Parts: sequence; C-alpha cells; structure tokens
Amino acid sequence: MKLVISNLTKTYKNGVKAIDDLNLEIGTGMFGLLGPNGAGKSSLMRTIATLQSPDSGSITFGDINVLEDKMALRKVLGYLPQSFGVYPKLSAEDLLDYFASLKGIGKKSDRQALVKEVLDITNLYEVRKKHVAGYSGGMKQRFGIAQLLLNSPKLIIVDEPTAGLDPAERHRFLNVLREVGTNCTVIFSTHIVEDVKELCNDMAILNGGRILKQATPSHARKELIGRIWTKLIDRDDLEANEAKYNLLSSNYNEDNTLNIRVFEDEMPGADFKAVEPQLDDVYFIALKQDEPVLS
Ligand SMILES: Nc1ncnc2c1ncn2[C@@H]1O[C@H](COP(=O)(O)OP(=O)(O)OP(=O)(O)O)[C@@H](O)[C@H]1O
Repeated sequence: MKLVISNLTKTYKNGVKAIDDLNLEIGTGMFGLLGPNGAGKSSLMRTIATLQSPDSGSITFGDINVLEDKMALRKVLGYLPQSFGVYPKLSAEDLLDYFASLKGIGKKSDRQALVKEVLDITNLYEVRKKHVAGYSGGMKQRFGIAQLLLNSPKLIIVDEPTAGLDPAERHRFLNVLREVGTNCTVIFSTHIVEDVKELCNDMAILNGGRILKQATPSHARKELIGRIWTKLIDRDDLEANEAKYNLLSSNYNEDNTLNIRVFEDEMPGADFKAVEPQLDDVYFIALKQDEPVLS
C-alpha cells in the first residue's frame, strides 16, 4: 500500500515550523528518512502516526484518509517512538503475552504461537525469560519491534532506532528490520547515512521540514558518477581549498594530510582524481545546496 503525503505543514505553538509544505510518496519496502538533528523527522513521523495534527495538508495510506480516520490508520500501524519509557519487571514472553491478551486474543495457545513468532523474528527467543527492564539498548529496540508485530501492521514507523546502539547491536537491529520490511511499508528515520545504505530501497533527505531529495540510494549515487573528485592536501591548505572548490567532506590522515572530496561537474584540476560516489556525498550535496547563500 502506498503512503501519500501532500502539502503537509506543522507549526508548533512556539512558532517553529517543523514541517513545511512537504510532499512525499512511499511504497512497500524499507524507506529511509535521513536528516540532521532538528530536520523534522520525528515531527513528520508523529504526524503520520496520528499522534499530532498538522496545520494543513493531507495523508493517505491506501484508501485510508489518515487525518480524518485516525482509528483506521491505527489499526494497521506499528509505531516505535524514539524513547520508550520504563518497562515493568516482567519477562519478554510474559509481557508480550499480556499485550496479546489486551489485543483481544483470548485463547492461550493462539497467544503462545503469536508470541513465539514475534520473538523468533526479532531474535529474542533465547532471552524470552529475561526481564525486559534488564535488556540492553539493542534488545529493547528489538522488543519494541516484537511488540508492534503483534498487530500484524501494514505500516511500520520507527524513529531513530539505531541511535545509541553499539555496532553489533545496530547490525542485529537492522537485520530484524530488513526481515520485517519485506511485505509491508517501513519508514525508518536516522541521521546515519550508513543505515540507509545498508537497508533501504528508497529514501528521502529531509531538512528544515522539507524534502530536499527523494531517490533510491543506488540511483542517487549513479547520478554523481564522474562528478565526485578527491585529492590529498596538507592540513594547512584546507581553508584555501574550501574557498576554491565545492568541498563535501575531508578525512584526516595520520601524517598531517587529508583527503578532500569535492563535487564539480568537470575535473577541478590535474591533481584530482575521480572516485566512486558514496551515499554520504548525496547527503552532503543535498544539505549544502539547501544552505542559504551568504552575501
Ligand atoms: N513539541 C514541540 N514543541 C515545539 N517545538 C518542537 C516540538 N517538537 C519538535 N520541535 C522543534 O521542531 C523542529 C523539528 O524537530 P524534530 O524533533 O521533528 O526533528 P528531528 O529531525 O526528529 O530531530 P532529532 O533527530 O533531533 O530528534 C526542531 O526545531 C524542534 O526543536
């Protein structure tokens, strides 16, 4: 099912316009919403999840008019917020069983089968007897996914789930999400470009409440072939190079040199060589082109 967002605007009481006339279409699969802190990712996700109302605009998911029929959306939604609050001292298995009974699954054997299924998908079956309160950050995030899967959602929204996870936990979490995302729409926000690269078949870059770019990660990189250049410079020459070229990023080396990456349609100079475009380049270019021009 397709999620279609049209001309969406959200202004908070303090006057901050967190979503600014935003348009976006999201199909089945893993969708990455990439943007720096304060870009408006959480605001957009909370609005899609019907937890707050926009000033104007429309959102539809399949034939559901999200803003007019919030309950219909909530029935097919699984939402994992950025922070999840405090868990009671119950095992994952008991807590999921409790949530399943709240969902109205009266028969114990049905609940057990469902709980086992979501524990398996999220790789928590081995630790099902442990208290969720004592889980690591990554396990808690996977438990959050297990919990929302109880509803067999068609639309899953996860807000910055990898923030604060160590690399191993992050990988485990992304693998779970990859599995979950094969037959529904998953919107996943992050400020880590690598997350999107590893996981998403479509993505958008958001800043200032607006979509700066929407593309598949591979197409976005292909567009830049022959336009990303690198050169080795001395640290002291960084400022001069910044002034001269459209500099995207620089990586320090141990020997007081650095590799700069620049974005230019033509080879900027004989000492540059063309390199394979990365998703980071796509991200930095989108943000850079959005910067106000200072006179
Ligand atoms: N409840 C609120 N009241 C007032 N302003 C808010 C509120 N929530 C968010 N904002 C502001 O709206 C803008 C967008 O914030 P939002 O949290 O949506 O961004 P984000 O991309 O999710 O950032 P982060 O990664 O830091 O969570 C920011 O300027 C933020 O300060």
